[in-house]
Amino acid sequence: LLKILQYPDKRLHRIAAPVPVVDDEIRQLAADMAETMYAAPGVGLAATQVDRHIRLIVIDVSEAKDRLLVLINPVILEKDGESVHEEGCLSVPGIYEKVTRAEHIKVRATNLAGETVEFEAEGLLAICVQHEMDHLEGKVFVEYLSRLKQDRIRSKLLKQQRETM
Ligand SMILES: O=C(O)C[C@@H](Cc1ccccc1)[C@H](O)SCc1ccccc1
Ligand SMILES: [Zn+2]
Repeated sequence: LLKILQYPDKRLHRIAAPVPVVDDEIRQLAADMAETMYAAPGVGLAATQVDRHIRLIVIDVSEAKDRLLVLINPVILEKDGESVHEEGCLSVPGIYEKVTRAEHIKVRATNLAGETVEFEAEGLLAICVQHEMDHLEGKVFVEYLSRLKQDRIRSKLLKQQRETM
């Protein structure tokens, strides 16, 4: 399993670079990220969170955990509507806060076979894609909260991290 960076680690704020070619190394990283995501458990994981700063995310919002999506160099083509959803993050354990995001999105990405795929999403899948793509831009969902809340979250997690040293 890969180690997931914990907020407020500055490496979470690095901007991920495009993936130039889908090769065996990318396929291995995607497999390792999927295993790490399922074990967490989570419904999404961005390469940034495992300290690999490339534009690769894995997502599985299915009940049966049998619908793995691997998105390489994802781009949101269209956004519409607004929806508020309580979010968590594997890099910010124990924190759940409401975040407003687009309700419906259209996404283009490259898959592990190197093919370009386009799909539309809403509900949890749309939220997850937006949450993961923020990670690739070095953005963590707590940054949508007030300065006061961010400071409280930061000190709470730093205290927890000191205690587990
Ligand atoms: O990027 C991550 O850290 C994984 C996130 C993805 C996510 C956040 C908010 C809303 C949807 C997806 C989560 O920690 S995965 C944990 C989880 C599990 C079920 C429902 C929501 C979040
Ligand atoms: Zn996250």
